[in-house]
Amino acid sequence: MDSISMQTKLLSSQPTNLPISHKFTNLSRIKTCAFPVRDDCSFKLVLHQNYSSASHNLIYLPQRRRHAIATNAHSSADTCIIDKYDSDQVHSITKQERVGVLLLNLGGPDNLDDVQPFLYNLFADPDIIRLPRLFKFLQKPLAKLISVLRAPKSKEAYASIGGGSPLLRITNEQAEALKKALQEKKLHADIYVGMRYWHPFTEEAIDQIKKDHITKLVILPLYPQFSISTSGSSIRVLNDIFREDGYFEGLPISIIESWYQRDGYIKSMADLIQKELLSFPNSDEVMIFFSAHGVPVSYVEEAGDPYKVQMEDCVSLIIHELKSRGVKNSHVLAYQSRVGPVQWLKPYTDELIVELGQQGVKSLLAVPISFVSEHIETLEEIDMEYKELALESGIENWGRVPALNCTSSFISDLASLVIEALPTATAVARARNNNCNDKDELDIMQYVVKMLFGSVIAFFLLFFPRLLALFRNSSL
Ligand SMILES: C=CC1=C(C)c2cc3[nH]c(cc4nc(cc5[nH]c(cc1n2)c(C)c5CCC(=O)O)C(CCC(=O)O)=C4C)c(C)c3C=C
Ligand SMILES: [Fe+2]
Repeated sequence: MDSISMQTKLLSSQPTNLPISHKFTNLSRIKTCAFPVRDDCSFKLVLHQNYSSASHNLIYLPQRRRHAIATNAHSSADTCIIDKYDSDQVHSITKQERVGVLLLNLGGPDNLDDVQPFLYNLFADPDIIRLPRLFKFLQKPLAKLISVLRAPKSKEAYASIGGGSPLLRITNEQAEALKKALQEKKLHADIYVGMRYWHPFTEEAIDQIKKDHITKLVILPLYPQFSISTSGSSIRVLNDIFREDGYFEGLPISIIESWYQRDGYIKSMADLIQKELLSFPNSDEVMIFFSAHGVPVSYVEEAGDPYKVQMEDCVSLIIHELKSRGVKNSHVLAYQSRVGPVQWLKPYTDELIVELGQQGVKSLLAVPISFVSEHIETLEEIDMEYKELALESGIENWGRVPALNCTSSFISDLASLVIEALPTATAVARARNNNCNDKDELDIMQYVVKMLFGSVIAFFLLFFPRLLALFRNSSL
């Protein structure tokens, strides 16, 4: 049986009535329809190891084939698996094409004046504050309100790490290092950085890609695990651009949605952990404390975000790698940086630190796991807030694994990932706008009902200060 028909068989043998989050457990995935678009939109891209809120066309593969997926390719109209990394293919690409790699990231304020407008952009994102359709028109006023309320606390945090986010500087360094690593692997590519909430915005990167006449594009989010709130949000923005802009019609594009299970990433993380453990006086007794950025529980349980499953899988792959090197320390996974009044993924990092201190744990090594560069949540939240909390809670030895930043084994693996993605780049067909526009569905009655409900909600938000205080004081 060839691999395509084997996949099709696997697909048809999967239960279809499970919630998406259940279907994803312990499975590696490839699918072709990248975007959370409606079935009637004629839009197709090839993606790797991924998820989207459109649940059709999913191909499931058994766990043991996980690494084969990332390294090889057969393709048909609907599926594409990479079968081998062919350096001749890279050669022919360098001669005939102009390859672009778009790195997606969150972005951060360059200085303290940028903090409130940056927060506004973040909270105005419907993938960050997910309002029911009926209340969508409240998105911007709410974003304004929350960003103004939150800005003083955020400014204080950014002030404590030098007055701005280091994210753009580090992402630019990663882009430069990736370009060099690709050159070493005989691929010349132009690298672009597209931030979601601050300069250079994704839209700016896309303008540059057009000016440079890129003929093949690989899209690589700098988040190892997929979440609706991170990679998902940036991909949605791109989806909107691709749908509207004729330049992208027919342009071969490959989107890599998540890549946490790659050997190069897992081994690089294990190297950093192993090295940091040695800085403790009693390295065998240190508990490895993985701390991931949280998301609201509703993302996972209602919207089918695979983030939690991928995070748990990622941690077990790193632990497996450490064990194979004889490192047998105990470990935990917790979630940090919650915002607002809703339930977030548990256990919460701050609560677990206190609990472990009470249980008599004496040495903790914090491992930031959801992001590959230093940022406010490593430099301020972990290094300052959580360290202080740990020491107050009876932890005597505290350490933190640095972010991967430009670690050469990691960057080299990202370069391989880009090269492996090239054969899967597929032309984009433009959507038929007539079926995809939500505005068409509004009628005047719906509008009146929305305004009424919206006013009631706005009233509650404005006149219940405790609700707003939760945004102002929560731990991010
Ligand atoms: C995988 C990483 C991240 C997830 C998931 C994520 C979800 C998420 N974040 C917020 C709210 C805020 N995030 C903020 C900054 C921020 N968040 C991430 C990563 C993830 N966010 C990064 C890399 C950064 C930027 C850090 C920097 O160095 O500038 C902020 C602003 C910071 C502040 O102190 O206020 C907010 C707010 C939500 C609500 C969310 C999921 C719904
Ligand atoms: Fe965040």
